[in-house]
Amino acid sequence: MLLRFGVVPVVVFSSKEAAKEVLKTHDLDTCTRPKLVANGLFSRNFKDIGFTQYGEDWREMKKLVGLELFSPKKHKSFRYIREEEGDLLVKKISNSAQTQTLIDLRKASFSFTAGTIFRLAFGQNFHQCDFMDMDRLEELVLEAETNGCILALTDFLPTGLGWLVDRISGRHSRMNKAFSKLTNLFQHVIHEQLKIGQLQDHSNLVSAMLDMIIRPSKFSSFNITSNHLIAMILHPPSPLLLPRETMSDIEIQGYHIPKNALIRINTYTIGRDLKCWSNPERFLNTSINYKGQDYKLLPFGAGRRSCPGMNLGITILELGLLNILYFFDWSFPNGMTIEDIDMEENGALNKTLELIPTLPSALVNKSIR
Ligand code: HEM
Repeated sequence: MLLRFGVVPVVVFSSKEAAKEVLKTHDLDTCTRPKLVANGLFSRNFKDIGFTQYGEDWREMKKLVGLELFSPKKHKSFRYIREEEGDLLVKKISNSAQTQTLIDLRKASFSFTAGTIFRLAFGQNFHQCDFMDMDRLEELVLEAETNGCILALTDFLPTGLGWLVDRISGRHSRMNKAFSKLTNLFQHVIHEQLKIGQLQDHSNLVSAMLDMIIRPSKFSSFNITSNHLIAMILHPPSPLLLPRETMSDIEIQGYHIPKNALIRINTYTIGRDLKCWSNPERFLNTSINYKGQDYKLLPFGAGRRSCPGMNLGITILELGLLNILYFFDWSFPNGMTIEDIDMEENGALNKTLELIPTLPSALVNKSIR
């Protein structure tokens, strides 16, 4: 589908064949990111690996995260962090189970995921931070996520008109505020790292990066099955992959796509296409590759700009699900039925699911951990 947003051609691909042509055949022609206003604000002028343009800087960052965050060795060495955060999640739910009170599963999962990633990336235990609590962090992330999805008119009306409307409507200032709150948090974290002098052990990404900046020459009975994972990653918070931009004129599915066009891959629609799936909502007992080799299911994207955090993401998901499903039975609060659950997806991480946990009788008399 070709759309025209102001002066920018935007092409949305919603078939497996087109996705394969973009992400495989023309990966190199389409693997840069457009310079959108929201992404620039969020990434301090496109310094982030996810939003930077394709080129030497991106390659260096990809090498760095591959080495310091996502290598099999690091993955193994971070195991204790994942386990400690998992223990914390189980303890929190156990407390609710004992008193038979509601637990907000969205908040519990956010706390587990954010706590794990915060420690991996920043080397600090978020639960012990005195400058912010988990509810506030969640608010900041949601605010940044919401503003990150906003298309600014400046992106599509470069004559100055878009710039003016973005300022008069308050859109620019809202985006700025949301991202500067996150920036303050990151600055605080960096400051803490410098204060405690935790630079040389490379036990987290920030210390490794700071070390590079300071000494640049040195850097040269229950079984979670793939069905559970697929069910989770089938419902990504965003129905589209991150935007790409064509770096040359290309042809996809017989259509001419000009250089500098904005490309969106609609993985949500492809993942439910009845031409590819007989029953897209149920993947039981199907063995599909969700790691970017099968273009009908692309939760992590594919090609050069695919998700480098895929293995970590899968491990966190697996551990979170395992802790929630193995240790507890779940029931609705009084008067609530399955029909009362709002299953509509709205492209954000802001849906609440409150349930009552119970320890299965086999576990009641055992101390869990
Ligand atoms: C289940 C969890 C996750 C899912 C479903 C997911 C999904 C995605 C998707 C769809 C993309 C865009 C791919 C594209 O545009 O082709 C992406 C990019 C990215 N993801 Fe993930 N992700 C997950 C976990 C993580 C984690 C844990 C990290 C890091 C801690 C991470 C870091 C990144 C980065 C840095 C990029 C940008 C890559 C680039 O532009 O070169 N992701 N992810």
